[in-house]
Amino acid sequence: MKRAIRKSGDVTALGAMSGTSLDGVDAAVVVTDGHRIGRFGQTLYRAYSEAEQTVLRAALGLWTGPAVEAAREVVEQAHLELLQGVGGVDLIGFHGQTLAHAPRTHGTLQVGDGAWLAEALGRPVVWDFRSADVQLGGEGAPLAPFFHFACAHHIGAEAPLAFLNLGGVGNLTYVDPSFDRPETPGALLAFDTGPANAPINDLLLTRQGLPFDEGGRIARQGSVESGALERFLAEPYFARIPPKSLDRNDFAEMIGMIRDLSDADATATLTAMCAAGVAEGMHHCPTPPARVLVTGGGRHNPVLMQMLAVSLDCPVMPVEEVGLDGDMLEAQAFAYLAVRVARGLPTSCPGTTGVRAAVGGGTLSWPQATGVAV
Ligand SMILES: Nc1ncnc2c1ncn2[C@@H]1O[C@H](COP(=O)(O)OP(=O)(O)OP(=O)(O)O)[C@@H](O)[C@H]1O
Ligand SMILES: CC(=O)N[C@H]1[C@@H]2OC[C@@H](O2)[C@@H](O)[C@@H]1O[C@H](C)C(=O)O
Repeated sequence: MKRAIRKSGDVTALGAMSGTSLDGVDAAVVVTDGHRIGRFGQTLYRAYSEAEQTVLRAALGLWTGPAVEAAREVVEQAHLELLQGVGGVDLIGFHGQTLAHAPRTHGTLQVGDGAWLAEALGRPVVWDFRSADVQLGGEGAPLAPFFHFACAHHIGAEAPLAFLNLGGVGNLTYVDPSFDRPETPGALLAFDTGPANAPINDLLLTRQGLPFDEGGRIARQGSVESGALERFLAEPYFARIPPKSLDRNDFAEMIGMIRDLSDADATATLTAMCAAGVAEGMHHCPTPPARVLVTGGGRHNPVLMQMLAVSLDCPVMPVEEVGLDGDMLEAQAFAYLAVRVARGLPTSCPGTTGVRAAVGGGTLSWPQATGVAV
């Protein structure tokens, strides 16, 4: 039984991502040699039930204990359910669910167990993508930037551009496509911009039992409370030189400032905070990017997109405008990164996570029982 990933040529990988907005698991296939994107394949989605989301929320910010174990089980079962019927895949990239992220002190925690998933699916699984980077002094996040670099080449970009992911947390990648390798100094600069959808979701869940502000309907009816916005922007995080990353609930106390506002004003203010965090982040780019390509659920919010268009000095558009899939970009990123890990290529570098030197994060686990040759 052969237990090795082919050293050259294309690999068909499936990436699975359970993001900080806690809505569900995205999965997507990418055919790649670990450098360029060959083609994109099928995509899948499995929503978490309300009960499952409650279990996940209860474990946020925790590192061990029964709540973490319960969350791990939810994540593993959801992935198994989603992926067990999928065929024709050589390798799986399993991000898991981030429960806690404090790279400078405790580390970073993503549950499920990839060795278990490899066994359950009978396929090799790359997982635990962030630990090696943290151990080498990095932030462990964001990790999508190496994939953004490949996307920039895939779409034929010539001028520097930025990818902006608006999930639960926001993250931005500045890419200079004139470089051939993502780890070359100057090719990439990446960082988390601030809270994105998570505070909006949390507010509306508590106040109205809604999962999110669909179409920006509630924000549109409110006004931004400028005092709260100013105090938010005075947070030292925004002036800090990147790379830098955030935990999902890092700004929870700050965001408490909107506690006394109406639902509409609070939602408008949180939406403006997300856009303002991005605008602050743009000042850190080495040169002004020619365009900002937006991915993640936030691009479906026209109020947020309008705020970005007003506050950034360059065109802002969803990644669909260049033929990419903004609902699946992160899942695709972990398919791509899985192949890089399997081939011993780096997945982060000083410009993306602040790690001391370029590093290939991730553990490759093979199923003991079946073993699949690829
Ligand atoms: N139609 C819509 N209108 C407004 N907001 C939306 C819409 N669709 C999605 N969103 C927002 O986007 C969120 C989902 O975004 P996404 O799937 O990119 O997050 P994630 O991958 O979980 O997060 P992260 O990138 O932080 O890991 C939803 O929870 C919601 O807040
Ligand atoms: C620790 C962690 O899971 N961080 C996530 C989170 O969600 C968005 C932002 O914060 C980003 O840093 C990262 O996710 C994406 C997939 C990344 O690593 O690129």
